[in-house]
Amino acid sequence: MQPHATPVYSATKHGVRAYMTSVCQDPTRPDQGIEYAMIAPDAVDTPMVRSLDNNRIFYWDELKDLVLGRLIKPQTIGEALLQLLRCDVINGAILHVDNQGKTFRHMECVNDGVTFDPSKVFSTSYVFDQE
Ligand SMILES: NC(=O)c1ccc[n+]([C@@H]2O[C@H](COP(=O)([O-])OP(=O)(O)OC[C@H]3O[C@@H](n4cnc5c(N)ncnc54)[C@H](O)[C@@H]3O)[C@@H](O)[C@H]2O)c1
Ligand SMILES: CC/C=C\C[C@H](O)/C=C/C=C\C=C\C=C\[C@@H](O)[C@@H](O)C/C=C\CCC(=O)O
Repeated sequence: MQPHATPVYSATKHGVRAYMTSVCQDPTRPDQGIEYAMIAPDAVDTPMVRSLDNNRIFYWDELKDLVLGRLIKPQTIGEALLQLLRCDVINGAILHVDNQGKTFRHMECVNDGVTFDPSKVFSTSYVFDQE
């Protein structure tokens, strides 16, 4: 098994994802006019990330150059959120905000496809340029 830097933290994030994918399939949801979605960013330049050290995550000495070298600006997350909210249908969507080399994003659909139209979401694809 590969070593993992953040096993408990990652487990909590998967819990958030599981919660969203569960509530987004509530059969009474369409009548309530509510949609559920989430943003899953790569490392963002925030106080939490800036305060990481070997006591907070495993293998920080090995990871820090990689992580700190590709931090996403917080305002990019704001832009991503606005893009998400502009989509016609977002229920069940997970918006990835990535910054490996070039910042980009994609969405994945996690629900049963009944209320989610990926063609509409992908038509809003947007390339972020942080430079
Ligand atoms: N920074 C990243 O790289 C990153 C990536 C993916 C997901 N996230 C997630 O995004 C969230 C925010 O992360 P961050 O990096 O901005 O963290 P952060 O620690 O830099 O900021 C968190 C903020 O939340 C506030 N806060 C804490 N408890 C609160 C409460 N009970 N009520 C109101 N405000 C409260 C803190 O005062 C702080 O300002 C976290 O759930 C984190 O796991 C962060
Ligand atoms: C490898 C790091 C890369 C990217 C950042 C990413 O989101 C992962 C962070 C991983 C671990 C963070 C650990 C933080 C630990 C703490 O000391 C603590 O201050 C965090 C406490 C609560 C977090 C609650 C929350 O996520 O909402």
